[in-house]
Amino acid sequence: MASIACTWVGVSWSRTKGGGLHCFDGSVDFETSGPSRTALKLTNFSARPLKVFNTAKPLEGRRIRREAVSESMASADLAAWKKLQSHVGEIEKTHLRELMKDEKRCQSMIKEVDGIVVDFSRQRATSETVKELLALAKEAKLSEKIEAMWSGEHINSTEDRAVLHVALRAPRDAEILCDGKNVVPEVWAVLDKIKAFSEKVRSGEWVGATGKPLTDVVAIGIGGSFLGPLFVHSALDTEPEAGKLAKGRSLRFLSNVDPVDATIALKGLDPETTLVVVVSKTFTTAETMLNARTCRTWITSKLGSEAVSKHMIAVSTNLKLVKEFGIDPENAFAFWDWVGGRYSVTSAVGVLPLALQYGFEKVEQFLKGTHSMDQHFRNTPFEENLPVLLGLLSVWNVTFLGCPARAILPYSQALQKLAPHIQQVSMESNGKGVAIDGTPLSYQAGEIEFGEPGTNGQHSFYQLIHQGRVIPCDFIGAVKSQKPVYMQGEKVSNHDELMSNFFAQADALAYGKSKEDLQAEGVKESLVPHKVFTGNRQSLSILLPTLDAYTVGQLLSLYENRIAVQGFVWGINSFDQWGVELGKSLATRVRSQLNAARTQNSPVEGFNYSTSFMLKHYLKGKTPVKGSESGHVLPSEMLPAV
Ligand SMILES: O=P(O)(O)OC[C@H]1O[C@H](O)[C@H](O)[C@@H](O)[C@@H]1O
Repeated sequence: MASIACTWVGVSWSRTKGGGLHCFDGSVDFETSGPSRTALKLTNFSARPLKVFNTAKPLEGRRIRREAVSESMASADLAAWKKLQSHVGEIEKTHLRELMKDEKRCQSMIKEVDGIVVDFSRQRATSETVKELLALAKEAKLSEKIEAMWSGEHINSTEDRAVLHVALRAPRDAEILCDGKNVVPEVWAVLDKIKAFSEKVRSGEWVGATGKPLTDVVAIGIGGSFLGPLFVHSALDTEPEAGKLAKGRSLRFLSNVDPVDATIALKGLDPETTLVVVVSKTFTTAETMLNARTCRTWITSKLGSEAVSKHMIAVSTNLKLVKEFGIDPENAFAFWDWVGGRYSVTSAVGVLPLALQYGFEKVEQFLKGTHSMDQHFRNTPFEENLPVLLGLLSVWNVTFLGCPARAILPYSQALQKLAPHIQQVSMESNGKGVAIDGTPLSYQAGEIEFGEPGTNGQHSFYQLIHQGRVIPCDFIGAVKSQKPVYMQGEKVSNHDELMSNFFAQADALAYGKSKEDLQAEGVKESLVPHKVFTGNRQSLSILLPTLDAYTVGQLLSLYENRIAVQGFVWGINSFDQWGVELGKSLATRVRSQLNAARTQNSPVEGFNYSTSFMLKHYLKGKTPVKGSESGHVLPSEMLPAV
């Protein structure tokens, strides 16, 4: 008998006379030992989908945790895990040069899904490895966990929340249940509102306080309320069709609480033609709220407080705080607690600023791309399932082959913000030290994500990747450039030049260069060790047909779902982020100290020696606290021209 915490699965049930619960479709049959709504004890529970009909008193959408999911064994105890551990020895005996000779193997490791080609033949894996990884997926109950996510169960157990960002991009007629309610209609109600609002702004129907159209948008937000939208904006900014749609408009982001960032974001803008979007899931994030107040001051100092309703709008799950801030609730765009911050770019968080810049239809293509990959993820057998295969291979690299990092290397300048975005998605999701039941992990989960577009990275950190540490690389390229350039007399087009590196780097890492090769080339003996490339360094290549809104969506979903797969197999909760809290609460103490020291000359106290020393040193430097006549201190660049 297992103790069951709470997950809404959207079923009806009835209490049997004996005080337990009974379901009636014949496929599942369970009873509870108590009538409590929040702590039920279930027996004889099957993992099959629940379809429970109530004959007595309907209790729509009450909470039940799927025992089959919550009771999964610690991953390291699984037989497949142990088999993979012993399989490492086999792989270590084999150089990638050898593996790459087996064309049948390579062929089986190249997959095409909806126009995207993924080649993982340069992973340090044989078909046996893949088979064992798939066995691990089965034993780790990966498909049950994926299904639990899609069925709106509260798989984010430490926050008692469902994880349903996939519902944000589902078509209008889809049905995705959360706590017994289909959430798709509310998703589309917000999307429709965004469409209508963005069209009004773009057409000039919605004007600012002085009657001018709002051509510039500043989106304030941080973390998940910033990185995803910035990534998609950077990817579309140079796309020809999106470029035309954005003509005459600008979209900027303000994230850092450093006033320098606000200065940069507002530089050259006029409040009369600027719309500020405050994006915050909680509407309490200190950085975002201070930046929002700064921008409000920037607007009201020129246009008066009445202007806020025309020039400031919000995206949040906390509509009460939005109203208290002074933003008209009519101009607030909601999302829900079942959308994690780092998974929120397909909610109003990303859709609103992007629709203002590119028009709603363009953003809809992006949503369609994510949905296409989501569907592939949910419905495709694991042997052919890209997020599953890539997720499993990452687990293999991190946990079994001991590679702590992954490099994300897009051979596309338009994907310059992919790595920073995935860095948050992955490191905040999987950077955990305990399993979902709270027990410490006996293995490493999570990975260090970093990256830069090629070819820039080649002239920076690739040295370490080629001859230093082993870092599995994701190479990402596109068949067609957003900006084709070919100049007469040049050997290849500029895009071909770029992509020559994309193809070459993967083989350079896999094959390396041996001592014998160097000797045959006549390299001076003393230099040979320095010039040897060991090779045997794994990578995978993702080739997109082109880089547009749809493929950017596919790529995003590929990474999001791959990262979820990793977390599911590691047996962790990929959807909470308690690790960011401690620093925040300590900053609150420091903030109070700084305020007391600046305003009442209070001495620094209550900190350790080192922090006290540094604080005192910092406080010696004078920062203005007295405002101007208006009571505000804004650097001159941030003062709007009057
Ligand atoms: O959207 P907000 O509530 O302002 O949160 C912004 C960000 O801050 C937090 O510290 C979390 O670590 C992020 O996951 C989140 O995206």
